[in-house]
Amino acid sequence: MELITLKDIKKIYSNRNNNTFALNGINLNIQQGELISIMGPSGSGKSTLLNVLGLIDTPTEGEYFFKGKSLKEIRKNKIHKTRNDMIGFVFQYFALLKDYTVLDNVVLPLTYRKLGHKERINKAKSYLEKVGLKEQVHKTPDELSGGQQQRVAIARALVGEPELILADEPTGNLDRRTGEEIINLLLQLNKEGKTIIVVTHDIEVAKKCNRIIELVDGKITQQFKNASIFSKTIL
Ligand SMILES: Nc1ncnc2c1ncn2[C@@H]1O[C@H](COP(=O)(O)OP(=O)(O)OP(=O)(O)O)[C@@H](O)[C@H]1O
Repeated sequence: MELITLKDIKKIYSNRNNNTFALNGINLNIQQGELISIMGPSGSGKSTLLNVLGLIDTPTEGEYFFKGKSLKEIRKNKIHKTRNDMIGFVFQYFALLKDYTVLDNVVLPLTYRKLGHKERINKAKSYLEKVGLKEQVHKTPDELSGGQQQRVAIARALVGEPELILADEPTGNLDRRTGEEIINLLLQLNKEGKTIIVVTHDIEVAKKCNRIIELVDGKITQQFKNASIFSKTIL
C-alpha cells in the first residue's frame, strides 16, 4: 500500500537577492514497509525532503499525499495530529531534553494521547526495554553514551506507534561500531513492519536499504531499487 506520494514538489527559499530551490520537482512514491536511504552532497536537499515527508516543512509547490490524503485534507484534521500519530523522528544530535530523565523523554510524545499516567509509563518502559535500555530509565541523557542516547531517541520515536520513522543522519554522531548497532536496530524495526527513511552519508548504511535515492541540487538524479547491485560511491 502506498504511504506517501509526492508530485512535483518544490521548496523554494526566497530572499531579496535570489531564490534557493532546496527541492526542485520531486516525484516520489513510498510504499508501506520500505526501507529507504536518501543520499547526496551537502546542500542537495536531503533534510528538506525528510522534513517535507514528515510534515515539518510545507512545500512551496506540488502535491503531497499521506495514505491518499492530500495536504489540504490533512490540514483540516490538524497537521500536528497526523505528524504525532503517524511519524516518528530521529535526529543526528538526538534532540533529547537534558533535564528530563530517559523515561520522561520517552513519555513526552504521549502527552496528548488518551492514556492514563500508568499506561504512558508502562508503554515508554516497554519501548526502552525494546531498545535495550531497561536499566537506564531513571538516568538523564548526559549520563549515557552517544549510542544509548540515540536508542532513547529511537524509543521516543517508536512510543507513539507511528507507521513511519524518519531518521536524519542517525549515525552521523556515532563511532562506526555504535552506528552499526543503531542501523541494525532500525533494520529490525523495518523487519517488524515499520516504514523507515534514513538520510545518510554512509554508503554502508545505504547498502542495507532496499532503495537508495540520490539527490543533487534538489532533484532526484538516481534511484537504486535493489541496493545490493549498488556498487559505485555516489559521494
Ligand atoms: N531555512 C532556510 N532558509 C534558506 N535556505 C535554506 C533553509 N534551509 C535550507 N536551505 C537551503 O536549501 C538547500 C538544501 O538544504 P538541506 O539542509 O536540505 O540540504 P542537505 O542535503 O540536508 O545538506 P547537509 O548534507 O549539509 O545536511 C541548501 O542550499 C540550504 O542552504
